[in-house]
Amino acid sequence: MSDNGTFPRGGIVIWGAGGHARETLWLCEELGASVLGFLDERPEAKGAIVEGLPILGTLADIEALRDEALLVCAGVGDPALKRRFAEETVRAGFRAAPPLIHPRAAVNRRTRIGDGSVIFEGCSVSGNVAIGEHVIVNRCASISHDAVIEAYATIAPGVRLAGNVFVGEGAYVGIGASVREKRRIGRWSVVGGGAFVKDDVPERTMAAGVPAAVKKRLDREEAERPE
Ligand SMILES: CC(=O)SCCNC(=O)CCNC(=O)[C@H](O)C(C)(C)COP(=O)(O)OP(=O)(O)OC[C@H]1O[C@@H](n2cnc3c(N)ncnc32)[C@H](O)[C@@H]1OP(=O)(O)O
Repeated sequence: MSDNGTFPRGGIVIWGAGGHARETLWLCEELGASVLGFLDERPEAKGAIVEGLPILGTLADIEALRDEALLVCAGVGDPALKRRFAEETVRAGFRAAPPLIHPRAAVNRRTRIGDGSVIFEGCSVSGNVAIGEHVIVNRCASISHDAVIEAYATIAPGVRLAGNVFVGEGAYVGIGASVREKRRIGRWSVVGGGAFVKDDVPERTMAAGVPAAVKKRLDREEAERPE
């Protein structure tokens, strides 16, 4: 949103055309923001219609829209893919959209949210929270006071972060997981769905279970993540 509370001029283009991209379209509709279409790297996808809107192709296919399109890289859930899309977006001279915050999300006005991030319906984001760029906070997640969520992280539906939790760059917190106060989820780590995190999770590590235990090291940022 701009400072005066209105959505800026220009249409939104959403990276991705799968389930999460369609949910992002829905979010834009709820905000009254116009969406021009989707981007998809698969050449065969270009021209297909998704929920009534076209797959426009890749960045090269929308060069003419450079000055009017605002891009949402968080149309995909995989943090590594989001980062790659964001880097390509900047390199190609496009701008990221301002944060998209669902009208039925409760977000404390003292919270800072970076461009390209999306906050879905039913979320509660408390005070003095810092959310970086291209972060997804999916439906009904609860983010308590003083949390820090770095760029490209994905917070799945129903996650609960207690106060002063740190979620590092590119981390993925799976559906319904809970993290106790002051714990740190390391950069590019994954927390399994339904986990209760009572101890810090190191960087590039997958932890799961109740209480969460380290399951494996993640040597690649590109580790497969759910859509
Ligand atoms: C709108 C939407 O749809 S948003 C999408 C929401 N979806 C999610 O959040 C999904 C979350 N994903 C998960 O929980 C996945 O299981 C992941 C990403 C944590 C792990 O996936 P993988 O890397 O394929 O894990 P893998 O199958 O190698 O499991 C490794 C070990 O962890 C265990 N494990 C995996 N996930 C979990 C979990 N959530 N809870 C407990 N144990 C788990 C496995 O049983 C296995 O244990 P073992 O070594 O004793 O056999």
